[in-house]
Amino acid sequence: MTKPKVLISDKMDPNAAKIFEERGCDVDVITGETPEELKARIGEYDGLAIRSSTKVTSEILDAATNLKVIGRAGIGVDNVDIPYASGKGVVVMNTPFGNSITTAEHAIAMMFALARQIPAANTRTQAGEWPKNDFMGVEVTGKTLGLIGAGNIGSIVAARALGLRMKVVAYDPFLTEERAIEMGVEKADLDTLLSRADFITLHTPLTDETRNILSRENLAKTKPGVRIVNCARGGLIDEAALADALDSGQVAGAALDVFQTEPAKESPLFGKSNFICTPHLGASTTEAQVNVALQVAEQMADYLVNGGVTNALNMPSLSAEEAPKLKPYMTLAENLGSLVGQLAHGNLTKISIEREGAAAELSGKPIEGAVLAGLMRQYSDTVNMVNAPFLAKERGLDIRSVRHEKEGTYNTLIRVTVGTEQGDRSVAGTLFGTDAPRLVEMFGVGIEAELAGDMLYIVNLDAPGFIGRIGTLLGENGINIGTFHLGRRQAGGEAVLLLSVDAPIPQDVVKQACALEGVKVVMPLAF
Ligand SMILES: NC(=O)C1=CN([C@@H]2O[C@H](COP(=O)(O)OP(=O)(O)OC[C@H]3O[C@@H](n4cnc5c(N)ncnc54)[C@H](O)[C@@H]3O)[C@@H](O)[C@H]2O)C=CC1
Ligand SMILES: O=C(O)CCC(=O)C(=O)O
Repeated sequence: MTKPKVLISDKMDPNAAKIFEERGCDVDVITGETPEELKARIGEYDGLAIRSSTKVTSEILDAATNLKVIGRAGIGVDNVDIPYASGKGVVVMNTPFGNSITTAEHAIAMMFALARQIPAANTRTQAGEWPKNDFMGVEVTGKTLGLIGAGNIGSIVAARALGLRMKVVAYDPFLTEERAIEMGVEKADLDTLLSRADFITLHTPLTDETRNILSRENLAKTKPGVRIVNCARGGLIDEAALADALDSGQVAGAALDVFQTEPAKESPLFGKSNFICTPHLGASTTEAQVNVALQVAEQMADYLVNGGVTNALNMPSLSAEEAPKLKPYMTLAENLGSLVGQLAHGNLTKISIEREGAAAELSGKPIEGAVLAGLMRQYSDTVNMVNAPFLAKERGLDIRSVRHEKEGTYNTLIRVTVGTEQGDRSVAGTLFGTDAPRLVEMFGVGIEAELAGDMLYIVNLDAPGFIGRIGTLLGENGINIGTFHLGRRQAGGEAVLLLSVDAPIPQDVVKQACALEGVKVVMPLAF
């Protein structure tokens, strides 16, 4: 088996490359390339490990013909076009906790730097001025910290602030009263927070709702003399409005680690005496960088080598232990999806995926993804279990997933039912032993078959002589039959025949089979 190939395209702790190699991947570390250079190179790689500098745009993704996974050594993934990556079937992962403490500490450091004007005092002291009378600071003890965003980093900042004897007021639409009590913070709406906070610190992702959350209008609602820290994302604050608020004194000080445009080479904020900044250093500690580098490499290698999925933003998680157990189910699920997709001629409105017995104990999402991948392969060559659910939803398919704990005739079973213009059509399959996928039912008829390679599906009237006739026809046309599977509703009624053949069946042979006496349906299938 060829080794998966990974590109590390941003500066990352060397442990990442080591882990990739130890886990069976080939790895190249090539940082600082232009988008054109990356575009020319990316086609070779199965994995791309990044921090925040590499922008994974739709153009890069179009050129990434082998790419299976993007790993962000960090939290924010706003530098990756996730919907486009999902559409291309590329898993996007991050490391949601590895740099949280470090970033929270940076926010606290920025708050102290603002309160005591440390950067300016340092510069002037080192210039030989000894400006003791120019730097009257403020205490943080007893002050109110307004926390916008109370997730991982926000919670750590809150805990540190409480340790500093500050009061913490938090605005986060997803923060429950119970969690606020557990954190020791007061839950508030945004206007209340703005009017009460002596310090404001932001810890939300950049979304349509949070963009410009500190707009000119909202900055005007702040308590006069507030100090603001942003170590989350540029774009959360209107930078021009903030510069004006610093000039007017409405805002006494601001500390930014992140800017609307990065790298920030110019800004209306630069040069103001009450403004301090760092070049997106929130996550830059040795500890955090080792954490995220190790974690991203482990997660990506696990996916590329074993199929394990951890911390993916566009796919459900799947542990490395569960991945091998699921593997035969994924084959079965994909084949069942492919079977109904080929038989239903594309006019599908809904699909239901049922799991019974042992299959009900497994994660449903990967099985659902595999069924949909098999189904959607009729429409797209590039479909896989990552993008199939998105493509299916785009086509308006109504998807239901059902789990039955009780065992039926089989101790494990997956049933796929699709709604077509002709009514519901259902197929079901099981595993023989622990790893041999088998079809066991087709449109209500019991039939046992392995779904593999080229096959021929025939519905005919159950009558003597038919099997001989079809065998002769295929033989006369030089088509060798590999396996032969029969099922019927009742003697003399409708019978189903599923043959595996050694080569694709030409159209004219299909026509001749259709003309045989008693034949209702003939359809070549491929798995
Ligand atoms: N400066 C740096 O180097 C670093 C920056 N970050 C950034 O910090 C931010 C926060 O990271 P985490 O705490 O790990 O994320 P998280 O996902 O754990 O927390 C984000 C919180 O924001 C809240 N939120 C979402 N929409 C909101 C809204 N409209 N108003 C108020 N709150 C809202 C969410 O409910 C959630 O609790 C992210 O943008 C991340 O990219 C993270 C690490 C390093
Ligand atoms: O990788 C970095 O230095 C930036 C970290 C960051 O912004 C994040 O993890 O969201």
